[in-house]
Amino acid sequence: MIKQEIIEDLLKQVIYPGFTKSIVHFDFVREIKIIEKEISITLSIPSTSIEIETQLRDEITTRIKTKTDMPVIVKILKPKMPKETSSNGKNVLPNIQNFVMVSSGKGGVGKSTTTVNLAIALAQQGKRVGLLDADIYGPNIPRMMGIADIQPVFLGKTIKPIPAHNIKVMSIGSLVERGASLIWKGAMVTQAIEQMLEDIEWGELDVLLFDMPPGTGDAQLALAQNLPVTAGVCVTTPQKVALDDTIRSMDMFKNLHIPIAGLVENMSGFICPSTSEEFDIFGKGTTQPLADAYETTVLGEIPIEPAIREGGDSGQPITIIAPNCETSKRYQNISTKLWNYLLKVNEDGGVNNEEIQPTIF
Ligand SMILES: Nc1ncnc2c1ncn2[C@@H]1O[C@H](COP(=O)(O)OP(=O)(O)OP(=O)(O)O)[C@@H](O)[C@H]1O
Repeated sequence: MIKQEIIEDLLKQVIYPGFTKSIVHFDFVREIKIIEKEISITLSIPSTSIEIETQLRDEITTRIKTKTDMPVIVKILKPKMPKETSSNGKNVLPNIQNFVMVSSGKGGVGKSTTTVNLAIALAQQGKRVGLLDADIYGPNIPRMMGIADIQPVFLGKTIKPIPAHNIKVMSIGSLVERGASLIWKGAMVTQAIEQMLEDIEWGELDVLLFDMPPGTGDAQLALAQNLPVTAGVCVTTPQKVALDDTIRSMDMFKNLHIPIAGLVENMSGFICPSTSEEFDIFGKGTTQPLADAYETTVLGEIPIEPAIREGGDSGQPITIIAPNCETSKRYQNISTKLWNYLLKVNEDGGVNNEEIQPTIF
């Protein structure tokens, strides 16, 4: 008869889908029983996903079959499906009051930098803030928040966000091996986002900000289907070439029924570090017509400033190291407008994501 230790070793090789660690490492194995001519394995997993259940069941059975012909029964205990109501669509994180999706039409416009500084500004205004780096193709929030070397703590089935600058932070970059995210596509992206939403222990928050991958893809759809996103913020630069991408990003918010809080025009002018004089480099104010076209506002203009990049590189964002400088005041101003917008959306009845739920044939 096969030994218990051999089964344990086999289970150590079963990686939890979407992550790099095994089900044993995550402490998901509840019981291993070898009774007469049958092996019974019980797992308790944090996901409600049928795909994950099937994947685990198949992999466990296949691995055990390499060592024995005994029949294998895999029992998988899952959490109850999150409460869904016909009036509010789906919300897998009911303890969080507001969700803000920060997007950009293309990469490199300063989306992550903006998200980090807005999150800090909101926390400085006394809000309980979470920040989720969902940029699976280039997660750089850990570096910007100074937590790149800190490993997340697993509490049995769930993962604790990492505290930084008075914000609860989690990044897909902290959960996957470096480079692994680059090969993620389609269904895997959706699965990774869903898992992140389910597995992280946020507690109660006033607002959770999402730093999304650039563009308009599966991650945005997965997020909007699982949470009633209270507001979208689009980060852009003033160059005319950025316009088409920004339009796509704004259209995406509309298609996903996400209320648009506004646009942030980043790299708008240059503040000279020695004279504090402001220069126009790429053009300024080109974002306003776009805001008008989508009946929204330009929440603010953030200049090109070396201290912003240095802050991002050192893990000490400008809103932390120089909270009273002109740029930090602009971030404060944008976050106040964003917060007021969230209040208004809620006063008007909140967000319903029912219309974008997947259709089951
Ligand atoms: N206003 C600014 N002034 C100076 N540097 C900036 C400014 N905004 C962003 N940067 C710098 O530009 C680079 C790109 O910014 P960031 O990573 O925030 O962009 P992103 O849009 O999130 O990119 P991606 O989506 O490709 O990850 C970073 O080095 C950042 O420090």
